[in-house]
Parts: sequence; C-alpha cells; structure tokens
Amino acid sequence: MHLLIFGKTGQVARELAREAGARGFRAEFLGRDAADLTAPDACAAAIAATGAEVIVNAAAYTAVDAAEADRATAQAVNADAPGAMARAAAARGLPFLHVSTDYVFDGTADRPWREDDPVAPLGVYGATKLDGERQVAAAGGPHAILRTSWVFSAHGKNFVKTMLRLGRERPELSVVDDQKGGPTPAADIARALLTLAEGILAGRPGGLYHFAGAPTVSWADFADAIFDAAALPHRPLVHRIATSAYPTPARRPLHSALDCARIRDLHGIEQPDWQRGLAEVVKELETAQ
Ligand SMILES: NC(=O)C1=CN([C@@H]2O[C@H](COP(=O)(O)OP(=O)(O)OC[C@H]3O[C@@H](n4cnc5c(N)ncnc54)[C@H](OP(=O)(O)O)[C@@H]3O)[C@@H](O)[C@H]2O)C=CC1
Ligand SMILES: Cc1cn([C@H]2C[C@H](O)[C@@H](COP(=O)(O)OP(=O)(O)O[C@H]3O[C@@H](C)C(=O)[C@@H](O)[C@H]3O)O2)c(=O)[nH]c1=O
Ligand SMILES: [Mg+2]
Repeated sequence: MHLLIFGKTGQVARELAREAGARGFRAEFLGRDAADLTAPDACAAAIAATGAEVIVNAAAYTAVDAAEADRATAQAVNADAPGAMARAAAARGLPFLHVSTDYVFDGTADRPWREDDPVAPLGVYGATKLDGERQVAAAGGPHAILRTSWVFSAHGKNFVKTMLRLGRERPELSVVDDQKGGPTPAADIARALLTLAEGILAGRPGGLYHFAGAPTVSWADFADAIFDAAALPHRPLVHRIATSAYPTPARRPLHSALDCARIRDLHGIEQPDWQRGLAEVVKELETAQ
C-alpha cells in the first residue's frame, strides 16, 4: 500500500511511520513545511498531485485550551483543511482517513457513546473537530473517520509525559477524578488506521468509527497507573479533585468513553488495553533517557 499522510511529528503520525514500516507499506509524510493546514488549498493540491492510493490526515490543532482564544486557526486546521483534503481525495476516488475526538460529545451519557449518539461539543476544539467530520463526510468520497480519545505515546505532548515531568518535580499532584474516558496508545491508533485503510481498499464499509482504549478510567486513575508503571525516584501522591477545583479555559466532557463495537464488527479491530500500551511507552521513554 502507498499512503500520503498529513502530519509528520505528531503522536499518531510518528506511530504511523513505525507501523507502515513494519507492514512494508510506502508512506509519504507531509509536515507543516510541506503542507500547512492553515492553507487548505495547498493541502488539496498535494492530493491532486499524489501517486498514493490512500490519504490519511494525522495533523490537527490539538491544544484544547489555546483553541478557545484562537478559533480561526483551529477552524482552518481542524475543519476547513480536512474538508478541502476530503474533496480533493473524493475527486480522484481515493479513500480519505481522518481522525476525530471524544470531545465532540458533551459527556452527559451514562453508557459509552455510540457513533450515532447526539454530538454537542463543549469547546472550540471539539466544535471545530466536529465541523471537520461533517466536511469530510459531505465530500462524498470513500472515507473513514476514527474518533479516538486521550492519546498518549513516547513522543509529543500528552498526559503521560506531563505526569512524569510533574511527578519528578513535585511530591504531590492534584488530578481531576470526575472526568472519565479511555486512554488510547497512539501505536494502536496507527495500527487501526492501517487496518481500516486495507479494509476500505478491499471493499469493507467506511464511515464513522469509535476506537479508544479500555478500561474506562478517570484522569486521576490514569495518573496513578502512570506512577505505578514508571520507576520514579519518589512516587508522587495523587490527590483526587473535582473539575471545579481545576479551572481551565475550555470545558471538557465528564464522561467520554466510546463504544467500540462497530469497528470490531465491521473490521475485526479490537479495543486495545491501554495498560499494555502504557507499559510499552514507559519502557520506550526510559530507554530514550
Ligand atoms: N492528542 C489527543 O489526546 C487526541 C487526539 N485526537 C486526534 O488525533 C489526531 C492526531 O492527534 P495527535 O497525534 O495527538 O496530535 P499532536 O498534537 O501530537 O500532533 C498534531 C500534528 O498536527 C500538526 N499541525 C498542527 N497545526 C498544523 C498546521 N497548521 N499545518 C500542518 N500541520 C499542523 C503538528 O505539526 P507540528 O509538529 O509542526 O506542530 C503535529 O504534527 C488529531 O486529529 C487529533 O484531533 C483525538 C483524540 C485525542
Ligand atoms: C496537568 C494536569 C491536568 N489535569 C486535568 C486537566 C484535564 O481535565 C485533564 C487532562 O489534561 P490534558 O491537558 O492532558 O487533557 P486534554 O488536553 O483536554 O486532552 C484532550 O486532548 C484532546 C486533543 C483530545 O482530543 C481529548 O481526547 C483529550 O485527550 O487533567 C489535572 O487535573 N491536574 C494536572 O496536574
Ligand atoms: Mg492537552
């Protein structure tokens, strides 16, 4: 398989490079220098000129709090550029794979969210990602949108690396215990995307899919699991707090676990256990030191 991938340095992009290599696929990555998503037409032009069989968008504006004060950039990167890419891919009949987020939901459900549940984003990041989903679907070409959550890896910015950094600096940390979701290793997302791409090329259905790690936990549970997995000189104490005690510019969903049955039933892709992925990421970080 020959893939064209938007994004080069992000968590999912880096794992796509590793996984495509492992499967013997040819993958070309366009970083910000080659395709800036604030210029959607340039992204579309790259697709019009490509020899790839599948297009993947792994780039996004992921700074949830910063997006609140920077809606225009988030809209261009998360919505208008993916829309332009999907239309350019549709014009050539090339499958377009896009990644979205649990933050399209408002977090009020008492069971894991299904693909057809009502969306109601609480912030600019979620709202622009939702508009991106809609533009990609409306382009009318073969496509898949993978909604995932709480992504972590040894690269880039994520909660695991933040906790390990803070945990080295402080004996105690306060972490919210009333926001629950599914941490997801970026490596598992990369594997799911490549399996989806193969499935779509083989005629299996596209559309919207949920894919997140199990079991569902709170951010405080996740912090404790991180400190259990890592060998820090002093294990920090995690104080469990309410969201109201940790004010942030963006509101976040309280319950964002995703029901991942559809991708299992239609593509045979199982929900990953994030605890295994966490052990691998901790090992990778320790080896890199
Ligand atoms: N991170 C998470 O917790 C979650 C992420 N997702 C989704 O998963 C996907 C992948 O996320 P993840 O790998 O974590 O993202 P990262 O934040 O790790 O990486 C984002 C990537 O987007 C690139 N990018 C940002 N702005 C631009 C721009 N203007 N032009 C070109 N490239 C740009 C960045 O490039 P550069 O390095 O140059 O800044 C970077 O490569 C995204 O669609 C995201 O919305 C979904 C749920 C959770
Ligand atoms: C650093 C820190 C965070 N928190 C809280 C803030 C927040 O509610 C929660 C997680 O913080 P983060 O900033 O890592 O989370 P956030 O950036 O909101 O993570 C989200 O990113 C986007 C891109 C997504 O798509 C989502 O799926 C999700 O992964 O933990 C604490 O309670 N204590 C702390 O010391
Ligand atoms: Mg963040």
